[in-house]
Amino acid sequence: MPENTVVLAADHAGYELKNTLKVVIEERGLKVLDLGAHNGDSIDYPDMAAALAKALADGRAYRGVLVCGTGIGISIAANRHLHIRAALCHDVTTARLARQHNDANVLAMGSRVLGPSVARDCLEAFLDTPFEGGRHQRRVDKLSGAATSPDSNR
Ligand SMILES: O=C(CO)[C@H](O)[C@H](O)COP(=O)(O)O
Repeated sequence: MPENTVVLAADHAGYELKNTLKVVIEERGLKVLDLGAHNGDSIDYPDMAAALAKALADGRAYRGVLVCGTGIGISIAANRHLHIRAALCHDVTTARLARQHNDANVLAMGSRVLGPSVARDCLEAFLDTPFEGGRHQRRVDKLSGAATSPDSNR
């Protein structure tokens, strides 16, 4: 898996913010796989989330960023794929905890609810923060059905 590539996808509402975030990622020396939108024409966020999920499943990137108007629809759509843990974040704290506790592999944000500078801060926290593991690993495993014992609850 290319540990240096981040995949981006957005609908029309997220197009501009996605382009802003693309520059931030490139400034950090990482590569970007930009799946679009490539302009402001209206497109459907489930299609963009599915394309991003496929790119991660194919190993073409190690993390993803999704943007729609609120971040809600595109995160719901992404989380229908079992290998995706998409976190809808509105601030640095949620972005940091999404990595520390949830091992989120996708950051979702809403261009109509977040300013570009907060979105940039969220992205940097998402890229910089490691997963803590430990008790959180057991919980993350349960998300994908990897640990199903009713007793494995501590
Ligand atoms: O936020 C979104 C989904 O959660 C979409 O970006 C939003 O619904 C698009 O709306 P419109 O077609 O009116 O631009």
